[in-house]
Amino acid sequence: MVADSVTLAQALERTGPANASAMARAVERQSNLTKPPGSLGRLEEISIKLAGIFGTERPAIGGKAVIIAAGDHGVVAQGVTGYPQEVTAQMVMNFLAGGAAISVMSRHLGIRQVIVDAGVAADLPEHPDLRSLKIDRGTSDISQGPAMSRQQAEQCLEAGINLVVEVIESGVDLVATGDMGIGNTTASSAITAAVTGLDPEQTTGEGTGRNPQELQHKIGVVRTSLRPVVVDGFISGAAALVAGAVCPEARDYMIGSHVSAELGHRVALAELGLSPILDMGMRLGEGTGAALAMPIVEVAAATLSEMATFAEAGVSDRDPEDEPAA
Ligand SMILES: Cc1cc2ncn([C@H]3O[C@H](COP(=O)(O)O)[C@@H](O)[C@H]3O)c2cc1C
Ligand SMILES: O=C(O)c1cccnc1
Repeated sequence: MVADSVTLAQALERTGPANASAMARAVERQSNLTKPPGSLGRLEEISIKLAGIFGTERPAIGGKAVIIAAGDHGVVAQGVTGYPQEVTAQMVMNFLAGGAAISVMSRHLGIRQVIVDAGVAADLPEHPDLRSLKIDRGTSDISQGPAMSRQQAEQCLEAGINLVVEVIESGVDLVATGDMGIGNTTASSAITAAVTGLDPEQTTGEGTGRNPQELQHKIGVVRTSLRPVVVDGFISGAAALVAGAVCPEARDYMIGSHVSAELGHRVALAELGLSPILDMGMRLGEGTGAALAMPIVEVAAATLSEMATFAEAGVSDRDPEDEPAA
């Protein structure tokens, strides 16, 4: 670990709630901008959240990045997914070559791709866009025992936090979380059930599986997995649940980009109190929903920061005397 990296305990201690006075100033500023109140709909709500995150009523979003964590899961031995494990490493190569869905979106939307080896079970080449968390090559099978030790889990969180800090310090204001890992939806279903207390029936969807029998089998594997204490997987919604459970203030800094067609995602968003921006019927992962929502988030900040007020533009505001009776 490098000298100025943060420990998990330090990161938890330093994470405070969003800035309430900046949010109050943003509400006030919104009411003076040249538009009828509320006419920018959810852009206004998002802009106020951003004011709280950035600590100013004029937030500006410059650099954007998607961090795609790739890793493998021992539980794929149970036949819970439609594709072979080697697809994880092959897709990492596809990200690096620019051919994956997230690569195309990132290119068109001005988003930097950062790919992270968070435990891929294969050799990966050196590449400037590929970082390694230097952890084990894949987890153990959660349906047979703990997927990883507590120490390994903490090490992953700490390495992940330090990587995000490094990306932000390189000039990035908005980070999309992405994932790649065959078996990810099984681990995420188990985490979502564990954190929310819901039955696996309500948190387990098809993933890349193809038929109802496969889904029933997968629900059974998730149910079995919940017996040992399990920490596994980084697929975004479930990872956010873990972050929210470890550090409740972290929720203030999350924006729900889209609702996936995958069953457990709605449950995870509800638990986090996040209302998704988009509902596009997507169920891919890789950070694709987050990348697609980024321009909307950027525009929310820009309208709050850059629109003229009624006074600045010389546009007549409505007469406060004309307010309708409550
Ligand atoms: C070619 C391919 C590209 C992908 N990109 C994202 N995923 C998505 O599917 C995987 C999770 O589904 P399951 O839990 O059913 O294995 C993850 O890698 C996720 O990112 C992909 C899956 C495949 C096959
Ligand atoms: O919504 C997701 O993130 C998702 C859904 C299915 C497979 N992989 C990811």
